[in-house]
Amino acid sequence: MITDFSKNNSIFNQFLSEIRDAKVQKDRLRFRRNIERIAEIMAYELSKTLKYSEKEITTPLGEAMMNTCDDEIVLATILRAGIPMHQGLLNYFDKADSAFVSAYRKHTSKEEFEIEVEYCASPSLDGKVLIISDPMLATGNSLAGVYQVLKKYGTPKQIHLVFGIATEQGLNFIEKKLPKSTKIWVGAVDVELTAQAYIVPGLGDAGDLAYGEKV
Ligand SMILES: O=P(O)(O)OC[C@H]1O[C@H](OP(=O)(O)OP(=O)(O)O)[C@H](O)[C@@H]1O
Ligand SMILES: O=c1cc[nH]c(=O)[nH]1
Ligand SMILES: [Mg+2]
Repeated sequence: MITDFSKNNSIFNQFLSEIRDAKVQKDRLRFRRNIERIAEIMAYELSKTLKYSEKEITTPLGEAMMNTCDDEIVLATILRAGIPMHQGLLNYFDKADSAFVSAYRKHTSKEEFEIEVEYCASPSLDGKVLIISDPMLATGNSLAGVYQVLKKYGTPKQIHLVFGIATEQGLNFIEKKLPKSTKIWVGAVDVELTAQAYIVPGLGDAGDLAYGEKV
């Protein structure tokens, strides 16, 4: 199941436009905060798919019956660019555990690279709802590499993937690598990749825009 937020008119598209906009995205604070806002809206929509049960809540004046979430959530993200997206999800799923995985493109030439996963800190994933976020899904290689590592930490009850911008190619690739029940939430789906595997029109390099160019 893929939910594409760009298909509906809402304030979400304003935030997505701003991270794409070559002028607005230069404001690093706004860029990171817009990614957070995108993730917050996605968290809210995703929360409608979780398990809820009725609980008695004691107010200063009486008892209120409220449906609250029973799922245990793990928010996993891919360093570096995933950090603002992770924070946006954590702003809503504030009781969630977190998993951090590093993945970067190790270039063997200008156009060829391999994905290096060097670091992973994760809680057990057994029986949990695992939400993996990344602002960009280009080829899908980083996400696939990260999932291979996370699999060692247990079997989640349900997996959600949350992306700001994805490509058709990346989505087709990861759908073959993850369980069929995986739910995908995406801000927009772009059609092209450059020879260096950058998304067109995309937004550029999300990690560099959020944290500065790396050498
Ligand atoms: O689908 P792929 O082709 O694997 O590309 C997507 C990856 O590229 C970006 O990270 P990047 O490698 O630029 O690292 P960074 O976060 O340190 O900038 C992005 O955040 C994804 O993790
Ligand atoms: O377009 C892209 C592709 C990968 N990573 C990015 O940050 N941007
Ligand atoms: Mg980058």
